[in-house]
Amino acid sequence: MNIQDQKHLNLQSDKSTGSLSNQDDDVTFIKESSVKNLLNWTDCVDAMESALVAISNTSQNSETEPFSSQTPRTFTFAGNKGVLLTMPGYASNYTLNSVTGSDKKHSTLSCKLVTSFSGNSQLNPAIPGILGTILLFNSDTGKLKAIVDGTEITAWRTAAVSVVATKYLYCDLSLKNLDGNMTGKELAIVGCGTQGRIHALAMLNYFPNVFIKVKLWNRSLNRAEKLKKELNALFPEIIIVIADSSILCVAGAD
Ligand SMILES: NC(=O)C1=CN([C@@H]2O[C@H](COP(=O)(O)OP(=O)(O)OC[C@H]3O[C@@H](n4cnc5c(N)ncnc54)[C@H](OP(=O)(O)O)[C@@H]3O)[C@@H](O)[C@H]2O)C=CC1
Ligand SMILES: O=C([O-])C1=[NH+]CCC1
Repeated sequence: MNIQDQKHLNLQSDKSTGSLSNQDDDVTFIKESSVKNLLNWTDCVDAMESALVAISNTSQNSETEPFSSQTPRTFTFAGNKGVLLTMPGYASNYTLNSVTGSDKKHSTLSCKLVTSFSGNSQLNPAIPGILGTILLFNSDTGKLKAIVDGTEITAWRTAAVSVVATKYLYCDLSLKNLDGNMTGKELAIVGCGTQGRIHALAMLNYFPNVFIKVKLWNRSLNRAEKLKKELNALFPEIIIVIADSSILCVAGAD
């Protein structure tokens, strides 16, 4: 957000938290570096689990049960350079294990704005192709409460949903019906861009001591090598290898 925008919203900077707040209107801006400091996999997966429960309830107006309302996203094309997506959503009566007093019910009214510009990877320095901003509203009055950088949240959210799916569709089955052993597993990551990287981090952080080996494949080798280096530093006990093809990458993986 530039200086003019800050003045327009009458925002004041709090250098210690990296947030900007409007004392009159109580609008908070949370920038990307602050978002990165706040995110952790336990809370993020927990939030996605609650969101999926709310989404799966078809009731549109319960006083007590979780439910959600989501209209289809809109696509506004910027010629052939990229696209702006709007993603409004409302989730009601959901609980979060990560918040003290976990039976407390929360409601969130928000709209995420996402841009997708494929040329961003060619910039010097490169920036992510997919950028996000989240507007959070007071769900009783509709008044804007916060503007949150949504790029990192979007990346984490996507991987966290994969973790929820893995937890219920793979781990539960594996423990109950298959070998009952959640160690010695092999993880395959096909594509080492933003999503490949964050999926590797999500799986390895959320399921500690489960994986002994990670196989990576990416169309261009340098991105696979970069991720291998990062994972080696973070998880020295896990064997990280680069596969010669996507087929070899998934062969034998769990
Ligand atoms: N980033 C996000 O937060 C989210 C992304 N998504 C979706 O996930 C997908 C990946 O996005 P993201 O990770 O951000 O993108 P990135 O640009 O960071 O990564 C793209 C990946 O796809 C590979 N790739 C692209 N074209 C080809 C091709 N023709 N053949 C083989 N590999 C190819 C790239 O390889 P190379 O390195 O060689 O170019 C790279 O591994 C997209 O469909 C996106 O819409 C969905 C939700 C959120
Ligand atoms: O759902 C989402 O946030 C996105 N889908 C494609 C790019 C970002």
